[in-house]
Amino acid sequence: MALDLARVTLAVLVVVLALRVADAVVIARVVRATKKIAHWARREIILALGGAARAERFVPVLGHTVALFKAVGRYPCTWDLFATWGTTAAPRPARVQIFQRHCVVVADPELVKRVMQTNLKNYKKDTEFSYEPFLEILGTGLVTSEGETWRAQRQRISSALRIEILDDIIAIATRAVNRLSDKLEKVRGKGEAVELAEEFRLLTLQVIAEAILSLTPEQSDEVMPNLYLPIMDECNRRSLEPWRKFLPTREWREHRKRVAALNKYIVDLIRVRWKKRVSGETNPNPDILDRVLASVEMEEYGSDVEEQMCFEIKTFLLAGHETSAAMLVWTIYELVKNEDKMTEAVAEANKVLGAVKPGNLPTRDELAHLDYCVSALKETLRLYSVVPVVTRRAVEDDVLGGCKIPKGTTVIISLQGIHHREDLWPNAMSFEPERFLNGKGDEIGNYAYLPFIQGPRNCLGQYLALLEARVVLATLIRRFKFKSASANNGKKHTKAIPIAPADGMWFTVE
Ligand code: HEM
Repeated sequence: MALDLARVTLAVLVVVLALRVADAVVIARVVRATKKIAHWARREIILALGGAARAERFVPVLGHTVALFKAVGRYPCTWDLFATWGTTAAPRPARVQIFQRHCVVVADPELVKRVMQTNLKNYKKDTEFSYEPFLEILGTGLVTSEGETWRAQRQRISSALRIEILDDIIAIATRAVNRLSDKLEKVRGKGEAVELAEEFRLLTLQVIAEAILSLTPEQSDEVMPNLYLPIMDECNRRSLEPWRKFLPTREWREHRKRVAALNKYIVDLIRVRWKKRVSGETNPNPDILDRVLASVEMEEYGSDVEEQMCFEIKTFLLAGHETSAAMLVWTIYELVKNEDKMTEAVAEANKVLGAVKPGNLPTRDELAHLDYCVSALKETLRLYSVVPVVTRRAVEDDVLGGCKIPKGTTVIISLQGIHHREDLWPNAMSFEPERFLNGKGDEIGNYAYLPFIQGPRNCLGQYLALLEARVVLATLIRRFKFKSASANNGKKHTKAIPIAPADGMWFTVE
């Protein structure tokens, strides 16, 4: 009897305790939800009264979500809508609501300067909003990290990207464009069309993979199309179909396997290099990985460093190839369309590269004379804005263009909007490389030219990208005459970033 009583008492105690715990969990959830609602309401009120006008096409409850969804896969596409909303409201921000997220769109140099430089500490990358589908690649790499992790890695990698590696890029890009030229030679004069967007995608991957990891083109062509590119395709699909991440389909399993295989491939490469470093073996031709590892202390090396380096390498592969490929393909497209500008670019390429002794590589100083070609590349980055928007999140209240921006607001910076503003760029929609001749047009600090953004978080690969691209462009246009082979060549992709051609870019070569 006494035993039964003890059992019953224990059972009652367990039930009471369980109810208490459940209560505590429920209360914690309710508190969290209430806080969220309070923050949401605060943002709503401050934004409504704070001076920023609401962008057109708002509907109650869903805000601008419907307009944005309708724009997917059409013209004007999502990026065009942001540009219109931002420029219509400029110099003030435009208020936009995506699902329940409060956003403002800005397309004004002064406001961008505040977000990216003068009040930088108040704005963090909005990783959850912009980069979530790509986190398996980017992880805590440079593009997505913040605070001390970012600062330490940025310093480490910037010093690895110094002048010497840029000299190597000339050789690497020359080898890559010579391989592409051999391919083009086979179809010269035969009327057979080549898809140049894909060719540039492979070329820029080979260049970045050789620069970072010394991969040969064969290694690159094996690993990248089998592992890296399908991973990227799946990540891109997940940005528009987020449920793909949770559905355990065959594609989902294959994606997981590929991510694991790519990580293993990269970590194995890092380990081999580290072993060489520990044994005192030095690479006479150090690549970016060697240079970064050289700054790692012996006692610092471990699985954390390996994981971080793996993210940095994947970040570089991602950040460094599609953007450069898009810049190249749109530049060739525009030059083919504008015969007089092509003539000017070819004449310059002949003059500069023709003066290089046969068998020698051009130096960086010699390549600096490709002013027209570089201006054409810069103008492409303005006109096509291959990265059309970047986003940030306000971590404290701020004022932008006289409008109150509450903490927690997503700031969508429409680079395309700024690049297409007639008051900043007269004849904005026409391709005019002359805007950038003699170092004009991209003055740092005026925040009107932002393909690589400006401020402390600007693109770390911009010099590498422009150097690689000028070698490729000048070599190709002096050797081949390109002719457009598809009426769809000028159509821009409406979904993915960077902005690439919608149906490829087809040319015949003579
Ligand atoms: C035409 C080519 C390129 C364009 C238009 C471009 C554009 C950009 C833009 C707009 C950002 C800022 C992203 C943001 O703030 O959310 C960025 C950041 C970055 N880019 Fe590029 N990029 C190009 C090429 C490259 C290349 C070749 C590399 C590497 C070799 C590279 C590495 C990076 C890195 C590491 C960051 C992050 C910097 C940081 O947050 O500290 N990019 N790029």
